[in-house]
Amino acid sequence: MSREIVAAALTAEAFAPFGDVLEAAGAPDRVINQGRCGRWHDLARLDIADGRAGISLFEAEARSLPLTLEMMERHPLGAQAFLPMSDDPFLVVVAPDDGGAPGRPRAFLTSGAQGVNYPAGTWHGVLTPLAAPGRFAVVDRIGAGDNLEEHWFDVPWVVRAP
Ligand SMILES: NC(=O)N[C@@H](O)C(=O)O
Ligand code: NI
Repeated sequence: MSREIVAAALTAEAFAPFGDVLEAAGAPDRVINQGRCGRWHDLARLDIADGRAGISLFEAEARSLPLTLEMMERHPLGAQAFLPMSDDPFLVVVAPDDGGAPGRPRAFLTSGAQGVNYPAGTWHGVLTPLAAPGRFAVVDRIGAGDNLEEHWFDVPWVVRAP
């Protein structure tokens, strides 16, 4: 079996089995602030166990494709959402759970105007910008306990551009 994955354009439909896509798509759900602001409402559910949701800022090193994917991780106690602070596309890699390990990964390229939310327990690659400065607002669980499970592949995957 090939250990190569070809990235696809991120869409809410394709990503639905894994999590939520956050984007201001179509007409806003609500118009607020005296008609001067559109609100795309409640786009993602933040399931947080035994703790609270917090907002942090990440600045991650930019990577390039093809990318060697050696590890995936998941957070059993809470969701994790990544909201870009630039309009650069970034790489999103997710996988189904296969008996406690990631199954075949799926790779997506964001449009530059999309964020993602991984529900608790979703296997994902770590934050992977494709352009500097790689700055993101990250909403995830703040709390005690071990909320990080890593899986290192015996044989890495290679993620390629479409
Ligand atoms: N470790 C951390 O805060 N970030 C990772 O969870 C990640 O998904 O990038
Ligand atoms: Ni994570």
